[in-house]
Amino acid sequence: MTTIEVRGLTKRYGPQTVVDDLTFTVEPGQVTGFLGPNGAGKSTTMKMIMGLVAPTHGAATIGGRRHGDLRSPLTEVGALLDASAVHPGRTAYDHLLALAVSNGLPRDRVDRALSRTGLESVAGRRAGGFSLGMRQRLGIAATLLGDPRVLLFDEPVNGLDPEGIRWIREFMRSLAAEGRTVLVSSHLMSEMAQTADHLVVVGRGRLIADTGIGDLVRAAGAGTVLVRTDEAGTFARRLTAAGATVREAPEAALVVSGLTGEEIGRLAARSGTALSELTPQVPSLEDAFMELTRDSVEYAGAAA
Ligand SMILES: Nc1ncnc2c1ncn2[C@@H]1O[C@H](COP(=O)(O)OP(=O)(O)OP(=O)(O)O)[C@@H](O)[C@H]1O
Repeated sequence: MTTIEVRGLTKRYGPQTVVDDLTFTVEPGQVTGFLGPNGAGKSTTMKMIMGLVAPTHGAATIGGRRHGDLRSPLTEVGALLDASAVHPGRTAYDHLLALAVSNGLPRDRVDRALSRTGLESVAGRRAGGFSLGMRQRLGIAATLLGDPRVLLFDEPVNGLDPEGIRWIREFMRSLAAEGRTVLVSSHLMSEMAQTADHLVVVGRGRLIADTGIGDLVRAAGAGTVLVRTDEAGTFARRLTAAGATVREAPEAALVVSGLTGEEIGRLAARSGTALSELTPQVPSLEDAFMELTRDSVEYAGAAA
C-alpha cells in the first residue's frame, strides 16, 4: 500500500514562510481532504510532493521515495494541479496520446482513461473548445494514464456547476474505494464534508488539524446546550453555581457549556424550573472550520 509521507516540509520565498514544518501522512483507501483558506500553502505543498517545487527543509515521499527518485512516475502517482495546462489546439485523444507516448505507456491506456472519465464521445474534439467541467475530466484522465496508486487533485471542483461537482466527488470516492491514496485540496469545508473521510487542515502554512471529520466537529466545540425557560435569569444563576458557563441568547434562551443536557435537565427538575427547550448543539462543519482557521486566514474580511 502506498502512502504519501510529508515530514517537516517547509518552503520559504524570501522572508515569507508559505509552508511551515508540515508533517502528515496520507493513507490509502480513503479520500484525504487537504483543507485551508486561500493562500494557506496547499498548492505549494502539492507541488513539493510532486517534485515541482524544491522544499527549503523537510521532505515529501510517495511510497518511501521522493518524486524525483520514482522510476516510472506516471505509473506511481498522478496529479491534477492545473487543468488549464492543455494545448488548446490538440484533441483530447491527442493530448492523452502525447502524454502516454512520452512516458512510455501503451496506447490502449488512452482509451481506458477516456472511457473512465466519460470523454469517449468528445475524444476527437479540440480541448480549447471544452467547458471547464470537460477540461477537468481531461485533466483527471491524464492523471489516470499510468494507473497510479496515488492521486493528487488541487481544487478540482473550483468553478464547476453542481453536476460537475457531483461527478468529481463520486469519482474521488470511487478511486479511494479501489484502495488508492487520494489527496484532494479545497478551501471549502462544505465540499470536503461530502467527499473526504479524513482531513488535513492548514492555515498560514502550518498544520491545524489532522483528523477524521467527526473528531474535527467535536474538537471545534460541540457540547453547548441550548436551554429555554421563562425563568432564564434565575436558572442562569443556578447553572453558573453548578459550574456551567452561560451566555444569554435572544428569546429567553441560554447557551450553556460545561454541563451535559442530562445534567441541566436534572438541575431543572431539582429546582422545579419548567424548561421549554433543552437541545444539545452540533456545530456545522463550516463552523468547525471557521473556528479552527480563525487566526490563520490570510486576509480576514473587515468587520462590518
Ligand atoms: N513562486 C512563488 N513565489 C513567491 N510566493 C509564492 C510563490 N508561490 C506561492 N507563493 C505564496 O505562497 C502562499 C501560499 O500559496 P499557495 O498557492 O500554496 O496557497 P493555497 O493554499 O494553495 O491557496 P489558493 O487556494 O489561493 O491557491 C501565498 O501567499 C502565495 O502568494
